[in-house]
Amino acid sequence: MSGKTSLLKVILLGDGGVGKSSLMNRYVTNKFDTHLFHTIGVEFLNKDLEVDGHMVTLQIWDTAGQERFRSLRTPFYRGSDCCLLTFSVDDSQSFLNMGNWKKEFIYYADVKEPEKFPFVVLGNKVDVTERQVSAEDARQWCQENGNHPYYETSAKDDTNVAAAFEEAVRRVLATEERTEHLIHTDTVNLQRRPRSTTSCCS
Ligand SMILES: Nc1nc2c(ncn2[C@@H]2O[C@H](COP(=O)(O)OP(=O)(O)OP(=O)(O)O)[C@@H](O)[C@H]2O)c(=O)[nH]1
Repeated sequence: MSGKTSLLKVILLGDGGVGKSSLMNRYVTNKFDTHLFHTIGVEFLNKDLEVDGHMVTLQIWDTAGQERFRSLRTPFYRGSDCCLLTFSVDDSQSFLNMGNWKKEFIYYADVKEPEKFPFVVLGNKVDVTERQVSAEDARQWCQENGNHPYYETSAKDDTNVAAAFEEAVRRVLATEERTEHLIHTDTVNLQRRPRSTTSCCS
């Protein structure tokens, strides 16, 4: 273990209602709420974890998926280290919109080399009985659109949620060019970004 902590920003994008807030809440607080309100703007939570011997403070940004909140969420894309593209397996339209979410992120985050940027794809709500999107179709999309890792998750049942976030961390750490940008200090330098485990802008 290096003894140093890196602050990583990951952002959840995807259509309204696919379960972005639920995934963040399940991962950070281990709670699930069946009556969540739509997110307005963005919210974030921090979680400390260790991945392959690296100490990481993961700053998870949850965005509003509804189109009417576009101008409230896009200013927060910049500075993201990884983007979690999320759809719901019981909503084929949310799957079809994935390409648009990726484009929106690349544009507003001003990603210079999209082919090198770490994306992870989450097919959420795998606990449902009536799927509209198969795992096979999702994997194929991931393969054809940048070879992104794919995780089938359920925020409700806590299936693969931690695995997906840990994969995001691994992808960031594995990106060679990230190394020089990581904040390596003995304590986390939170001055660059908001400090507390709290929500904002909603
Ligand atoms: N069955 C099931 N329902 C889920 C799951 N995750 C979220 N939900 C439900 O789906 C609804 C929407 O969840 P949210 O987490 O608010 O979705 P969101 O993507 O954050 O939505 P926006 O804030 O509008 O962008 C809520 O009623 C959740 O309880 C899941 O894994 N399985």
